[in-house]
Amino acid sequence: MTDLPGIVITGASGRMGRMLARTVQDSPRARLIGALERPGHPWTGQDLGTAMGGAEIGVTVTDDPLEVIARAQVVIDFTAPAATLEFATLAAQARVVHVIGTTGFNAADLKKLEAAARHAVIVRAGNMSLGVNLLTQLTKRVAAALDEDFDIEIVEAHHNQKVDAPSGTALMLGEAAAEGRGVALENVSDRGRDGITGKRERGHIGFSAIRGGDIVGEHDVIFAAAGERIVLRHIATDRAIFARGALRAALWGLGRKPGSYDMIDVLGLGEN
Ligand SMILES: NC(=O)C1=CN([C@@H]2O[C@H](COP(=O)(O)OP(=O)(O)OC[C@H]3O[C@@H](n4cnc5c(N)ncnc54)[C@H](O)[C@@H]3O)[C@@H](O)[C@H]2O)C=CC1
Ligand SMILES: O=C(O)C1=N[C@H](C(=O)O)C[C@H](O)C1
Repeated sequence: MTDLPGIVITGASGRMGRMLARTVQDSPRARLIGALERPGHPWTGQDLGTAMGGAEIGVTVTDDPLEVIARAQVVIDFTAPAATLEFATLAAQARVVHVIGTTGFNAADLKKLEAAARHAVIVRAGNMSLGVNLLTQLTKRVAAALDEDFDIEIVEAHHNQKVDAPSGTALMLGEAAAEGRGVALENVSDRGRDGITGKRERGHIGFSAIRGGDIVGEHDVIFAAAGERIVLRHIATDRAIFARGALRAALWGLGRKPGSYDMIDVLGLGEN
């Protein structure tokens, strides 16, 4: 037995689930105590290490969230909105830290997560990397410095298996730009232009999504004016950056007061 915090990974067979399992296994500061998959998943009942094609690690993949969350100190969750809402309820009941990387929530989902955060620590971010969270701060500053002569457009590119658009990261960047401008994103957001859309509205923030191949995640924030253009760009080439951020959030969340936190809190990037 050890005193290291016990971490459960949800969606263990997924792109992020596998990366998270390796990251936690390699960490001297945490131990992997559980791996969760959806009911009926072929990995259920198998050792996670062997299911991933390696050596046995002594963690059996389960489809019983209640049992595994009750044994954990932290749940790291990169799955899908419906699954994450279920885990948030269980984590709140068990007073377990819930690190949420899942994207694609609607407004009603976010309200439910807020309710769960009254009972347990939730750290949620559409992107857990240091680089993107720094980019949100830069975006806010540039948007605050420029007026509406600069059109703001956010362009994101991801692999062909991604199911939500705009990406969680694009929405974070849009929120940051809107905050810098002192407006509410929901009032100025242009999404999914197609056909005779009319001219671009001054002050709006546009979103475009590219899907193809194995692109890990790329985001441009474009500030375009007459005669000049500023482009802030982040390119992810390895999902390890998200997993490292998630593990950092997990350790940071231990012993905190219940509430909703994000990676700006974890990384200490907020303005004083
Ligand atoms: N915040 C961040 O830094 C990042 C967020 N993401 C987000 O994480 C999520 C997952 O991304 P990927 O790993 O690429 O997807 P994926 O499709 O490869 O993996 C999702 C996994 O969740 C599992 N799952 C679904 N419902 C479940 C349930 N009820 N119980 C247990 N497991 C369940 C699936 O079987 C699958 O194995 C997406 O929303 C994505 O946008 C991805 C990368 C970074
Ligand atoms: O689905 C992904 O892959 C990613 N999702 C996150 C998002 O929606 O922004 C983060 C990253 O870009 C990879």
